[in-house]
Amino acid sequence: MLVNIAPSILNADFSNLELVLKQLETGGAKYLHLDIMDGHFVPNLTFGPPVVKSLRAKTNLIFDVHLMVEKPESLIEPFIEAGADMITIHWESTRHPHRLLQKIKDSGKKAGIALNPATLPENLEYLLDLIDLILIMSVNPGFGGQSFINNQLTKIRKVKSMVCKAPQEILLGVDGGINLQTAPLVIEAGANFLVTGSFLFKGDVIKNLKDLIEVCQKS
Ligand SMILES: O=C(CO)[C@H](O)[C@H](O)COP(=O)(O)O
Repeated sequence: MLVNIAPSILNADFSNLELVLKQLETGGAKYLHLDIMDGHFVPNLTFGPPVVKSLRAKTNLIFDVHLMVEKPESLIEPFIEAGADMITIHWESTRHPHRLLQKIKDSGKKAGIALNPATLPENLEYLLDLIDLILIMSVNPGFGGQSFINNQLTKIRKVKSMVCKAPQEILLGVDGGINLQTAPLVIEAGANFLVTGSFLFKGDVIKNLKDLIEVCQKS
């Protein structure tokens, strides 16, 4: 099974993101996971469309924008204009997930939906035809460096059986606490899209990414 790795820059050195992009490219990344936090949906703040636009000018990595915001409807267009290739909304952040996924798809971009640790996967049943990525949050969203919540392995297995029945390809993502120990566990449960942040940015980024890719290939 091909396993994709989407490095999150949440724990990167923000004073030198151009270098970070180069390190990730050298390490073999294809995706860049961009955590957008508004201080309301989650208790942390990150960055907005202008930063994404600046990064877009420096790399061809696939931009995977993860909206951890209230009122995501107001930010879909700005992030598409800034260069997002994929936009993931949170199921818990809107009364109208179907409408927002449809809006992302109508813009020609890949649409993702994220589930907080306590959210049931059954909520996705009537959205599946609009989804390119399901992102299981294996930590409570808002901060890097948290420990993987083990009971999310059960949810990954449930979602795996749902995506197998879908006519289109749906990536099964996991976000939070992914490292050399947890990656094999989530892959065994069915995940094929791993978001990872603090593991990569402790020490040698290029080596850490290469090590993770190798572990994923062997799993
Ligand atoms: O969405 C996120 C936090 O809300 C991050 O993408 C996630 O936590 C990755 O960081 P780490 O690998 O350090 O857990």
